[in-house]
Amino acid sequence: MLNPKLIVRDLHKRYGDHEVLKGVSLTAQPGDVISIIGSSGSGKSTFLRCINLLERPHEGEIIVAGESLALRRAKDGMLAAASPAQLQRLRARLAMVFQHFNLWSHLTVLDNIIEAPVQVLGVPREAALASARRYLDLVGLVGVEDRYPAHLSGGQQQRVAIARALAMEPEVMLFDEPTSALDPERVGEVLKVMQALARDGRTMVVVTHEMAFAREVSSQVIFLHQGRIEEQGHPAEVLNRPQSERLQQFLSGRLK
Ligand SMILES: Nc1ncnc2c1ncn2[C@@H]1O[C@H](COP(=O)(O)OP(=O)(O)OP(=O)(O)O)[C@@H](O)[C@H]1O
Repeated sequence: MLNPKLIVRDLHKRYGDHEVLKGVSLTAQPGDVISIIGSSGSGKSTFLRCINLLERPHEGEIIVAGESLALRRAKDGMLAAASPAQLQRLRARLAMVFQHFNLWSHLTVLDNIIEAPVQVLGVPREAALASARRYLDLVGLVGVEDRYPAHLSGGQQQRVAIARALAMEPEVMLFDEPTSALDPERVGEVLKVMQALARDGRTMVVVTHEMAFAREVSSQVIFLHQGRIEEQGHPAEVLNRPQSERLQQFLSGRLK
């Protein structure tokens, strides 16, 4: 039995009186690609953002590569990282790719990629530059090293963001609707890179509306509905033989 890269147990999250996550769990084995699907407002992004504490959950446990995070209860009742250093380390081990890329506009492509490895992980600049070039090659972007994000297409920016996440050498990559902000003709180039990462054995958790990606690339699909897992399993089961009426409605486009 392999050691899971990520275990999330029983996450709960509220905004005011609105309970957005009602006990959501997942286990990612090495090389797993977990697609999280569900209608708008079902809690997908909140779940992903609670895993790396971009949002603070009210309850739950997060275990990364066998190490359980020692979370402390903050005064507002939510769980928080024990220290800024723990939070930084967590974000490096669970590198995230955002819907809107979130590149630093004042930094070149190369500097975007090496910033965190140099500043957070303490990687020597020359070594970080060499790795950055390798990751740029991997996402098919050789030749744009010295450009600024504004001079790249959305698809190129997202591939830089993926290279930036890879440069942290994370245990797990988290993707929050990585193609939703792209022009339709740019979606394929990003999905292709993600597919290559999956083939390479990277462990990934992906919030997505791309059903073809979920079907063809994932090892596991989780269908969230109103903050609960309604169905989960292999894509052939979940997407081809949905059990619940809600999932059937969602897949047929009747539940948005
Ligand atoms: N910062 C916040 N403050 C208050 N409510 C929030 C906040 N963030 C999210 N919510 C609410 O939590 C619920 C879940 O939102 P979330 O963004 O996780 O859903 P989602 O499944 O990712 O939706 P979508 O597919 O539209 O992105 C929604 O009802 C949303 O309005």
